[in-house]
Amino acid sequence: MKGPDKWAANFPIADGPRQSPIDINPGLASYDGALKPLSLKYDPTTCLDILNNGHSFQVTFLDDTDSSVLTGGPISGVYRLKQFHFHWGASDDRGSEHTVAGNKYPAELHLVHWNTKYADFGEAAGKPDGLAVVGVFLQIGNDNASLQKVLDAFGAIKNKGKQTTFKGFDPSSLLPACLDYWTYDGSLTTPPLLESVTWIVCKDPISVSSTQMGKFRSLLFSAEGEPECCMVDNYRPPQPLKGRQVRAFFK
Ligand SMILES: CCOC(=O)CCc1ccc(S(N)(=O)=O)cc1
Ligand SMILES: [Zn+2]
Repeated sequence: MKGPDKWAANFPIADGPRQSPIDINPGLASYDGALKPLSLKYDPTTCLDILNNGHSFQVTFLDDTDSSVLTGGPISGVYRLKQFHFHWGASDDRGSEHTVAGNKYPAELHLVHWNTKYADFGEAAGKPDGLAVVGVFLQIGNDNASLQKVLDAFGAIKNKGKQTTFKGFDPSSLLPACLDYWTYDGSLTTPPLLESVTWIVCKDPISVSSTQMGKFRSLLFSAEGEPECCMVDNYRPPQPLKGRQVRAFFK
């Protein structure tokens, strides 16, 4: 498995100045009164399908109109929701990409949006203000009924390359009640590691049960007919801050 420490060979930007994820140190984050509240307006009818892409699973959205958009927060303009996916560990003690004062969560949700000043996701992904990803931590607790709807589709996407229709899901149901956030300039956390992401990391986690975490780990990195390899530990560890400022929306 070509893990994160091998990416620099093919993607030299892996050692760049604004790589993600990072460890967020709340004591060092500076409150910025100019930051706006997050506005996330999602239309469940834009939800298309769910797929196992071999490094995570993702739920993909129709992004040909401004039906499911991110506005406000640290960004200007309108960013359209393209997909959401997760990162998780082989056990509940690890799995998140961002960490908070060195603390790891068992999983992390990424809602990926692209700036509509560009033609499409692919073009936006190459621009310094092209993407905005909202990160939400998952913490072991009660069963998450909304998340369960996603997990119930896993039977059809066990292997790399499998895809199935997935309709009518509202991603807002995966957001914490409080949308306090930290924000910083970063990158994609998997190749091509492009430095085009405004990161918006929610302070409050959502719940996931240990049983539900077990379901995440039932997916496979491997394609049908290949030796089975459980999809676990698909997270990149924190990267050097290199002088970047992390701003807080909240005091
Ligand atoms: C231009 C093609 O680029 C892609 O397909 C990147 C897909 C991609 C989207 C989001 C992320 S994350 N974990 O930083 O939210 C990583 C990779
Ligand atoms: Zn991600």
